[in-house]
This record gives sequence, C-alpha cells and structure tokens, in this order.
Amino acid sequence: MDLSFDSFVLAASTAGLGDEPAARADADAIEFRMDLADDPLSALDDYDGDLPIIATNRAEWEGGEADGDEVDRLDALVAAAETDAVAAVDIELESLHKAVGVDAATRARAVDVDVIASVHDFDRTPARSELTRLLHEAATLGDVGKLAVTAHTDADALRLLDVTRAATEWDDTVATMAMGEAGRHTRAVAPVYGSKIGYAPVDPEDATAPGQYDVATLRTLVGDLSSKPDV
Ligand SMILES: O=C1C[C@@](O)(C(=O)O)C[C@@H](O)[C@@H]1O
Repeated sequence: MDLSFDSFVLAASTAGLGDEPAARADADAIEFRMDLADDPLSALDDYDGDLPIIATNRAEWEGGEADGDEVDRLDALVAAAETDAVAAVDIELESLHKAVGVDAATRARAVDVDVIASVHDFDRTPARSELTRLLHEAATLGDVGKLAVTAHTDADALRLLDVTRAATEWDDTVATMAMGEAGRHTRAVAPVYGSKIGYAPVDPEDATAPGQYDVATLRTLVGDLSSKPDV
C-alpha cells in the first residue's frame, strides 16, 4: 500500500493489527511494533485492514524488545516489507551504519518500501549540534529521518522543535518527538514545524513510548495547530 511522507502521517502504534478498525477514523497508518507481537509475520499475512503499515522491529539495544540475532531481526523486517500492506520499515540509524542494515534497507527499497531511519535517546535531549547532526544523518540514510529524545525541560523541547524547523527548511524529511512529560506537547507542536510522523496508541494504556497522547487526541491537536493561517 502507498504512504507519502510529503504531508503529516499519524501512525497508530500497536503490538496488534486487530487495532486497525478502531484506528481507522483518526490514523493515516498503523505502526506495527513487531518486537512487541507474538507472531508478527502471520499477523501481517492475515491483515485485511485499510490502513498502510509502518513495520518496526525495535532492537532491545534501542529500547525495544527484539533481543535476538541482528540478521534475524532485520530479515523479519524485510519479510514484513515484502507483504502487501507494508509501506515503510523503521531501521535504527545505528543499524544503517552496518552492512546488515544497509542490506535490509536495499531489500526493502527493492519492493518499493520506504525506510525510516530512527534514533532514540531515552535519557536526555542532546545538545543542538548533536541533534542537528543525528537528524540530518538519519534523513540522508533514510527516506525519513526520525529523532525521538527525552525532554526534561522546556529548553529541551524548544531545542528539538528548532532543529525540526531547520531540518525541514533544508528539505530534509524528518519526524521528531520528545518523550516524557516535559516533551509531551512536542507531539502536537512538532508537525507545525515540519515533523512528518506522529505516533499514538488507540488506547492510552497501550502507549509504546512515554508521553504519547491517544490517537484521537493527537489527531485533534495536530489538526487544530497545523491549520495556521498564511501570513
Ligand atoms: O520511534 C518511535 C517513536 C516512539 O518512540 C514515540 O516516542 O512515539 C514510539 C515508537 O513506537 C516509534 O517506533
């Protein structure tokens, strides 16, 4: 299925594709967290939903639950890419620095699937220069560069938003969000400054990261904030 990151994509993030009917009213896509699912490839084979899928098989060393061999983890992601509904795969920037990650990205692109190159920091929001470097590198190696950091202060959140705006001005396609309470509002505000993907669970109890809004709330917030008048 097709999915364009030219405009904002709201992804309902889930461990179960059975969430799709409930997500359909508010989401543009499903983020399928394969690492949190029991038998993800069978679930993808059985999928008959309307929404295109972003497949993520997050490694344990990047905050996920996939703890096996790197080659197997990325092979499963490529197998997901080869199913009809998957429009994009998420590959950690760290993996894209290695042959096994580059190979997975090449195989995904060979079946017309986009690559989201992602970076996560579950402790802090790095300095501006580091945020800029990471985001540009991710946007260069991926079709979308994604940066999820942890904000502790308003200054952290503002720094991430500013870097998002600058990257978008240079024509990088990026997705950003600050995890945690101090960063929560960035999930609604970053799209105003160019962030192209937001992640939200259908049910807040199923959040896949700290500080997420539920999908209906994020849809409303992004819709209200992004319809700013032209000046
Ligand atoms: O990378 C991201 C962003 C995220 O960590 C968030 O903060 O919303 C949620 C993850 O499921 C997704 O893969």
